[in-house]
Amino acid sequence: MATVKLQEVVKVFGDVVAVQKLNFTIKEGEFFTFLGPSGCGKTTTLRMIAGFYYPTEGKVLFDEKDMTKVPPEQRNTGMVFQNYALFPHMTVFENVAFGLKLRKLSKSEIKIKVLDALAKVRLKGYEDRQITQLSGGQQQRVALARALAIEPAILLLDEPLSNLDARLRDEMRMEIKRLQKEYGITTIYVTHDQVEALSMSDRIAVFNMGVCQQVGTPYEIYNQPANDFVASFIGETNLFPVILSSITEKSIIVQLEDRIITVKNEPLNSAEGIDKGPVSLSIRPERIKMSTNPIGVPNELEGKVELIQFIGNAMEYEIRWKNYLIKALVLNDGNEIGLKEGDPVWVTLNEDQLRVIPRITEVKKDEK
Ligand SMILES: Nc1ncnc2c1ncn2[C@@H]1O[C@H](COP(=O)(O)OP(=O)(O)OP(=O)(O)O)[C@@H](O)[C@H]1O
Repeated sequence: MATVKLQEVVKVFGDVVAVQKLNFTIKEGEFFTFLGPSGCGKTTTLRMIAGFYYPTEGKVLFDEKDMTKVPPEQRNTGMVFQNYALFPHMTVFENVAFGLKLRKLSKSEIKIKVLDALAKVRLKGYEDRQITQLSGGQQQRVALARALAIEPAILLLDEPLSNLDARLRDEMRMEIKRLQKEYGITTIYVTHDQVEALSMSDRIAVFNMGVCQQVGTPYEIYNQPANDFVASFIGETNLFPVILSSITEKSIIVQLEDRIITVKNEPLNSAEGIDKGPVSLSIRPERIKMSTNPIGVPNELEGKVELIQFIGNAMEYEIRWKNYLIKALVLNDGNEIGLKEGDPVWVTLNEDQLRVIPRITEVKKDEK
């Protein structure tokens, strides 16, 4: 087990800045995820930790030891690739034994470690199979066993589930989590799938265009997103570009179109730096309150139901208010609100459910 620290890490390829000034520490035994859209620098960062790339600037430290320019085979990391990178002409046993042979272990030691790793990923009895005789999920398990067999201090996983179908993905998600707990191994996981990131991670680093936007627990990232990119990339949210009017001890006052909206000012509800640039209001669909009649509370908007979708455990509503389509999610508890498409509806943006956050992305066309 080890800690991994990135200090002011920059990676440039020609004139592409793949990552900029990364600074974070991954704790011992932690399940840490790099999450972000395609091309944001997740894989580049993982590869710098594995040693396949060296940073252009900055340092990579394992347990405070400088590993910045140490070659991959001297790092004690195990890596699982998106395409598994198994050797197709070798058996399962030979694949898992590969790293152990390189480390010049004796035959009997290799056998013990390979069989142990295969048992851990529930592939006991598959030793003599050819890789081509395995399903996608089984191949993924072999890749995991191969990475784990060398008993690495750090396990690196690059989108390991993206080639599997939805059911297998769920199953392997649990499997990886189980193994990680069992080994207590520091694990870094790369994905663009927010559900994977939220459900598996102790902490998540959210990347966008080579910049780490936020590091936090899944709960923090979802409930206290640092800016509009994070809010919209993780889960669904309603974003309204607004003008900041004032900040008092108790409230943040913003202007949304011709309305003045009050947001409760509390540490968990307001992000830093909102007085420096453009801001947006963010509210999650499940936090929106709706009523068939005006209630006369603050932050109430009169809209019209444009679309209703039943998704089993909940109803999804799209409500038109000026140029905005507000999304609301109401859990199916057996009590119907009694709204139909085309009905007028009163939407409350409850002041303690709203967040004012820096706006770093461009405003979409159907918003203002
Ligand atoms: N070897 C390379 N040479 C030149 N540019 C590269 C190289 N590797 C990555 N890049 C560029 O660096 C940026 C970050 O790429 P990276 O692969 O790290 O993103 P990613 O977030 O892992 O994306 P994906 O999920 O699609 O793998 C991209 O603009 C990419 O085109």
